[in-house]
Amino acid sequence: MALVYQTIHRRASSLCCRLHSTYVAKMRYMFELKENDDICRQAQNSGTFYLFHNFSPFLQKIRVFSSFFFWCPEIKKILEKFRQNEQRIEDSVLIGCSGDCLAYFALDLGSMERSVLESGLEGSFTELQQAFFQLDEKDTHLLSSAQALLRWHDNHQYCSKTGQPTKKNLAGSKRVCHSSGIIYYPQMSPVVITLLSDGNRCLLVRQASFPRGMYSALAGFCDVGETLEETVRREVAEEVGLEVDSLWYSASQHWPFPNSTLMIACHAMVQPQETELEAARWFSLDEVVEALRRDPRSSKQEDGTFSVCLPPKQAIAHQLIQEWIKNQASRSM
Ligand SMILES: NC(=O)C1=CN([C@@H]2O[C@H](COP(=O)(O)OP(=O)(O)OC[C@H]3O[C@@H](n4cnc5c(N)ncnc54)[C@H](O)[C@@H]3O)[C@@H](O)[C@H]2O)C=CC1
Ligand SMILES: [Mg+2]
Repeated sequence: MALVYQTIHRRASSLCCRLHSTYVAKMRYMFELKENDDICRQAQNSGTFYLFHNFSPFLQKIRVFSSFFFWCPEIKKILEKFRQNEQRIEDSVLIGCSGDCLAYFALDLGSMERSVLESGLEGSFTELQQAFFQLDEKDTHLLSSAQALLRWHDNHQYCSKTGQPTKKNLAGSKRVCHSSGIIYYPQMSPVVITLLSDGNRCLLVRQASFPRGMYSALAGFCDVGETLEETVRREVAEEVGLEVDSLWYSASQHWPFPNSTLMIACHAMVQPQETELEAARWFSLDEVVEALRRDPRSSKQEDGTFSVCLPPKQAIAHQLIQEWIKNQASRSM
């Protein structure tokens, strides 16, 4: 069945993708879908759907978790089977599209009985946090942005000024309050995450919510009106009482836990430090290299204590630590 739908879809979208490079065509098509409900409705008919139940994605597990999507006619059949109105398809939100402009949507069936749905669909609705580190990169990205967008819609059903219901556009790229005309756009909170170095060592911190033994780079939410540089300087001062000499940007990442944040990763330098800190620990290159080799799931030692472990590769803190190791190695050459 999948092949038939793909063929129909290819004919419909081939014109849009033939005219431009794949990336440009894809982005322009996504923009059109967000702006035009009629085009978005057509895209839903030929598109694929990722199902959620109260923000838990529908996954299949063979050895590890993987995502699973349904074509529109399959979704219609599911809705019919469970006596739901076909119109529920319009509750879905646009989450991306393929290189040949096949649109992807996410639909939360939270109001339906979870176990009944699962037994009919041969998979399970699994908490994203539970599956996150087993999913491949594409699935992680797609499902975490889908979850963030579904959650945002769920939390913004009413206008905060008039108290009237807001209505989403078909793609779910905005919600409008028709009594005041206010348009709400999905938001995420910017967070800076900084790997601090004193030249020879890097500073890692623990949070109560981390697994035992886990240390990571220092993170903090941006305050209104701050630049990224100001946030880095303030957070370092607040959390470990040090003054930053210099800093530079590395990369960014969308992080879905516990709520949607944009993690902006930076390196920062402070003067060489003599004293130890209470809230954080300085780590030498050897210590960091050794901790990186350790599996966070088996950091418990025989005497019951936990050896130091570091965030897994999916967390941007991991990338900052890898970059620091590389910089240290090139400095010593
Ligand atoms: N992907 C990664 O590698 C890592 C991600 N993180 C994430 O970074 C985020 C921020 O780190 P924290 O040290 O907790 O930040 P933080 O140091 O700013 O402290 C959190 C506190 O900031 C306040 N706050 C200000 N604006 C907020 C907002 N928009 N949302 C929630 N709280 C706000 C609250 O009082 C909250 O208790 C966390 O959500 C955490 O999951 C943290 C470390 C590694
Ligand atoms: Mg913090």
